[in-house]
Amino acid sequence: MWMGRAFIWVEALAHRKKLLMTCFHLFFRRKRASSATHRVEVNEDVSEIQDTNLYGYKDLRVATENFSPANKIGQGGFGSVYKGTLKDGTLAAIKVLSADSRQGVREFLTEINVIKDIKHENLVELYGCCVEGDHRILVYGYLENNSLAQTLLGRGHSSIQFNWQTRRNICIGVAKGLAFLHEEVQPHIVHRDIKASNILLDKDLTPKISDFGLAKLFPANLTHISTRVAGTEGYLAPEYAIRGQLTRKADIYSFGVLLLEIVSGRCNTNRRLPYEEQYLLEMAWKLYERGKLVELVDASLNGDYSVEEAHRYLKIALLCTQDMPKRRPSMSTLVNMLIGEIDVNKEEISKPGLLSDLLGLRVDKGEKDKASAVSGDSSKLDHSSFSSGNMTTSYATMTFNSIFDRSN
Ligand SMILES: Nc1ncnc2c1ncn2[C@@H]1O[C@H](COP(=O)(O)OP(=O)(O)OP(=O)(O)O)[C@@H](O)[C@H]1O
Repeated sequence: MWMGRAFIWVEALAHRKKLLMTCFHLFFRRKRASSATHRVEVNEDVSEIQDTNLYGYKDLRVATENFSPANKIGQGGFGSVYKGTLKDGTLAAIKVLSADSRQGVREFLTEINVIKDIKHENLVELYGCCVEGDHRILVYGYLENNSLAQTLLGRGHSSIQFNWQTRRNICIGVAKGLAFLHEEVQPHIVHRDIKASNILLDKDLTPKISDFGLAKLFPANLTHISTRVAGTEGYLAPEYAIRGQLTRKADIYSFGVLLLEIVSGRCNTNRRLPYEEQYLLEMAWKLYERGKLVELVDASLNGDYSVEEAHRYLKIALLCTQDMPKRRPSMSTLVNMLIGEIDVNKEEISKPGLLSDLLGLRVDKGEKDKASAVSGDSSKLDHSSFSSGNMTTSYATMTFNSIFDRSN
């Protein structure tokens, strides 16, 4: 009787897994511009580029020594990034939209239109672009110290020492950049892809938010906009991923995940770790409930940090990632919390919103063990295959339809 019930339970779980996987296959798709659509868009949209510094293709070819592989400094969804020296001797990062870019011409235009007129110490500077023939290239100020993903989270591939003071400055700098976008620029801008690989560091390790290809301009009279969901797994606010309803609070959720990464020195998801440690945000919440949040601080700091401050930063991260968007503080409030002008201890912190919880993708460890024992086959209920679905590249930007709302 017990065996029978357990068998039905396992079957039901397996069925639910199949259904959910089908949902992901149907709705979760990378936006991949085919060469054909790419060309049509190019011709239609170039006229939208106005008041922008235009570079000649030949000049950029000279600047990068014919786009020499030796000058290639990065590769993203948009295409290759080269270091180059412009005619006047200025160093630049030159991003070449590749023909099969999954991000495409729409994002090229968004990037230009969103940041061409804004300047802030914590935002990358767009010098201009090139739109000759089929070439679509963005030219930015060159930042010497790469991204947070490659340095702080790059598993020892960087010689930069991220002491506590540096981490603190990075958190405050990113918060100020976002507060500027959210609250000072008119119309407000929601970035939609705040993550470690989009935080670049200059020679003094000042952080600069980059990659505005997914950004949305947000007229002041709107409470939210319904849009196709885009962003990066691990940083996506659940309510946005599920309903496609975008507010500034989606960026604030991503910022909270980034804060956790900066303080702990690890990526938000690491499926090679023991089960309990794979998801940073979940782990933070469990430690918080046990009054041990400070255990999350990066051990490589060797205790050389203010415990009070690090603890505060972790609590701020939890405030940013709360389930109810309304409970997440605004970016200007967060800046004041980070610099210590607003007391965080008075704030009540509720459970973080986890996309996996909302979709019912997570199988509790106890349930998993029980099911494995019954079925004798742990792979059938493998947690990682539940939670990752067909999202194979955890840190790449994705554009996909939300699960229930397919409006644009
Ligand atoms: N202004 C810059 N200065 C110096 N290096 C840069 C600059 N912009 C980009 N890079 C380098 O190029 C890499 C790729 O950047 P890009 O924004 O194209 O992709 P990504 O953010 O890493 O990935 P995705 O496109 O999936 O979001 C960066 O990680 C960084 O190393």
